[in-house]
Order: sequence, then structure tokens, then C-alpha cells
Amino acid sequence: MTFGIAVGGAAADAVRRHLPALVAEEVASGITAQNPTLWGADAESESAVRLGWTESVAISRPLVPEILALREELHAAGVRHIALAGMGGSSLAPEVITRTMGAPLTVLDSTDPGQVLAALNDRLAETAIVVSSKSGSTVETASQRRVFEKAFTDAGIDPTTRVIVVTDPGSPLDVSARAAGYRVFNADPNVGGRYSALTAFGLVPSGLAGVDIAELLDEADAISLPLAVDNESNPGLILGAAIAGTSPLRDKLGLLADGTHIVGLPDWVEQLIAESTGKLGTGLLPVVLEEGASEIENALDDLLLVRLVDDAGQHLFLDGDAAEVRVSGTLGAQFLVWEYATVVAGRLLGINPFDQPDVESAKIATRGLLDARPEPAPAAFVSEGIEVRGTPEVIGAASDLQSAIDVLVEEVPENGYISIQAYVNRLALPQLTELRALLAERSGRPVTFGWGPRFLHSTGQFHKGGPAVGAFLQILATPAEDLDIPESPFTFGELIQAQASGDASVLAAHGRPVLTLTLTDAAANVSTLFDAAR
Ligand SMILES: O=P(O)(O)OC[C@H]1O[C@H](O)[C@H](O)[C@@H](O)[C@@H]1O
Repeated sequence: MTFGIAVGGAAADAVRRHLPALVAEEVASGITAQNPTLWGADAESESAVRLGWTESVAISRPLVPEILALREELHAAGVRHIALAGMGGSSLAPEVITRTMGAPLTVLDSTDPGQVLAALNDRLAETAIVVSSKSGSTVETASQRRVFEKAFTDAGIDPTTRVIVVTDPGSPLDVSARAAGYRVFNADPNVGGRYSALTAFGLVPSGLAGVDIAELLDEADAISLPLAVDNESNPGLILGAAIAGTSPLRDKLGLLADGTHIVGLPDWVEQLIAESTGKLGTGLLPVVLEEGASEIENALDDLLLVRLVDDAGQHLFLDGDAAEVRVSGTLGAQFLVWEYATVVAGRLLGINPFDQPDVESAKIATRGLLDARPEPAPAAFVSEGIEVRGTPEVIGAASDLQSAIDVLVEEVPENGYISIQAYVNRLALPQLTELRALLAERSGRPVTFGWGPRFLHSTGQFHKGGPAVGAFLQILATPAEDLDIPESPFTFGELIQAQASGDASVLAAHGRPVLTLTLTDAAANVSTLFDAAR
């Protein structure tokens, strides 16, 4: 089945309440016709240049043979491994596409020196790297590109044979890549990063990694018409009404992979929903859950559960009162339906779903720290090898690690959440994700987990621009080794540190409680951290 959806409880009420008006107001055909007035006057100028994704299937078709020909060319030249440097909208879609289709792709969306080194040391002689950035100015991606260029050159490999660039026409990266002689794919500038799954950003790395990208476009094409028509069976309208139309608003969206064949879709949905809706003090917070998560067991009344299932069944309305949404279908269809649903949600919430006004603030703070190089703030105290820092309301009342975490949990308001942000090498410390369940159980509130700096390009917008109800736990690690960024005055280790400090300062300026824990000996400190979080 191309796409299936079923809604229950508060989500069913929301659909019954909002669907007739969405149909009468011709919202679906308006989105498809790229009508920029659907989100109000303030959003109009941006909407006018951000709706190109509604026709991305047609626009992307000619790319398919070009990408497949390049794949052949690279293969003939001995390339057996594709890596991708890109953040947020430039890497989350290829990650889910390749994982779902079983095509190997190394996604590098970190500035942790150990993680960058791991990518550099992984089959360099037979690797080609796709460097993807819509703006062409994202510091993580530029740094990753430079370090790969140097590694290729040092290994006697001509980078122009191994670096492929995806960017908007005329971006700084477009200009420099063309001057350097790289193969460049230009993307449609009228598509924002998080809506770009079915454009060159999704297709180039996935196609080079071996995915049948023509089939992916066929899957999306099969749902295009149902999404464009103004009727009550339109899945984009139903999903949008269900997630944004509950009353009172259930503003936490629990995302659970519950039988779907798609691998990792919640991480892609997370960016789309959080960045599109989390602003002006409102928004929907995606919370990626695992089976048995306490958020599900506790049936929180501000959380709507979205189950990604194998088959959502034939009936739109579920029996029973449980507030939940079930969706099923092909990956190509999921991309397009969620994009429609997100902009429908934006209309219901009264926000512009195409901007990300608060992402920039963290970037500016990071840049300021890298320029000024202040002495690092001393730790408030060190507890069993873990340096503890934080905002005054958290740190003032704490005397050890355990009490610092206690205070952070106490700071979470009744309708609040905790966000764990781990600026570490995720390959070395994958177990940190298990902290999510521990803190959810302990606090009784939703908990999100993000790897830094990756999450800055996803839920980062919501944490600063959404409702002021988050409490933030940053986890950093003193890097065992650092890595220079060619042509840059700072190293990867300094960059990731500045990204964490910069974001903490912006969160603090927004009045949010922040606790920063630095593991001075990661391997040894992790069990201490888990004991304190329990
Ligand atoms: O593709 P780029 O221009 O490098 O941008 C990568 C990411 O950067 C920022 O964080 C934006 O808020 C994201 O929406 C975007 O996906």
C-alpha cells in the first residue's frame, strides 16, 4: 500500500474538527499550486520561494540517469565506498533512504574529532565523498570537506575525482567547487533544506550508494494526486490535522517505529517537524521513542503517539480512546505526506513553516567563541572525573553529580521536557542513548536525545524558539585526540566545544536551565553518569 493512516482518541477528534475546513479552504490544492498566502502575510515572501518541493518528483526525474552514470564512472575508477558530509536537511534523508534500502553510506554529520578521524580512516583509497550544503556556508560541512580534500591529496589522490558537491546555484560552495573543478549537482533553490528529501540532496548520495532512486520517486509519485486534491481522504490533511489540531494541543509527538520496514524515519521527521513548527513560543516537539518507553506506558496527556506501522489498516478511525496516529506506506510516500502534513500543521498553529529564526543565534554564539577564544569557564565542581557546569538555578543548589541531575529534573515544569544533547563521538559511546529511557522514567516527562552538533540542525530550533519548558543536559567529553581543520584557525575539538558552549549560552539567555557534564575520561565516566541518572 502506498500510504495508510488511522487516528484514535484526541487525534480522531482533531481530524473530525479540522478536516472539513481544510477541504473547504482548498488548502491541499493551494499547497500543490504553491500558493504563498496560506500561512499569513508575514510568511508570504518566504513561502513564495519555499514550495518547490511539491513538484520535486517531476523536477528530479532527469537527475536519475546522471546520478547512475556517475555511479558507474566512480565504480570504474575503483570507488567502492560513498561517504556524505552534510548537516540536517542535507544528510537526514539520505541516511534514512540508504538504511531502509540496505545501501551502505557513511554519514558524517559530526565535528567530534574521533568521529571525523574514523570516517577519514575508513577505506580512503576507495572512497568518494558527497559534500552537501544548500547554503554552501555551513561550518561543519566546510570543515569536513577540507579535511577530506587534504587526506585525498596527501594520499596522492586527486580530490576532483573523489569529491562531489550538492548545493544551491550561486552559493559560496557552488562557486568554489566549480572553480576547483569538482562535479557539482545544483539543487532547486525553491526548496528548503528539510523539505529536500526528493531533490538532489536526497538522491545524489543515495543513488551513488546504490539505491534504486527511480523507484523512490515512483513511490512518491503514487501519492502525489491524493495529496493534491481537496477531499476528506487526503492523507496530508488528515495527518496535519491529527498532529496539530488536538485540543488542548498535545504538543509532544512521540514517534515510534512499530513494525515499519523503514529504518530511521523518526530522525528525519524530527527535523522536519521541530524546525518547521518550533517558533514564536509554540510548536510540536518530536520525541523519538523506543518500544516500552515510559512516555507510552504513562499515557501523558500532552503527548500524541505516532506509530510507524507495517499496515495502518482500512479504517481511518481507530476503536478506543487512545490518542494515537498510525501511519504506514512506502518511504517515497512518507516523505511527501509528512511534508504536506507539516505545512498543514504550520497553518493550524499559525506559524511560518519555512523559516528557522533561532538556529542562527547558536551559530553566532559559536563563531563569537571561536573568534574571542575566552578561557574556558571553570567547573563548578568535579564529581568522580566528571566536570560539572550549569546555569545558576541548577548548579547553585547542587553539591555533587547526583544532586545536579536531581535539580535539573526538578526544574522541568509539569508540561515540560528534558533534552539530552551529547557532543561526543557517537561511534565510541553509542550507549549514551540509553540515558533517554532512564531520565524519562525518573522524571515522568518526555525526554529527547540528540547527538551534537547534529541535533542543532534538527530539534535545536524548537529548544530555543518553541515553548519555554525544556531542561537541558549537555554531555561533552575531553577528546582523546584532536584534528586540525585545514585553512582554519581552530581544530575540530575546539569547534565542537564552542558549539556546545555557544548553544548553552543561547539557551541560558532564553532562561532555560542547562547542566553541562564533561567526561574527562569517557570510558571510565560513563557508568558513573548512568548511576547518577538512575
Ligand atoms: O544544507 P545547509 O545549508 O548546509 O544547512 C544544513 C542545516 O543548517 C541549518 O541548521 C538549518 O536550520 C537546517 O534546516 C539545515 O538543514
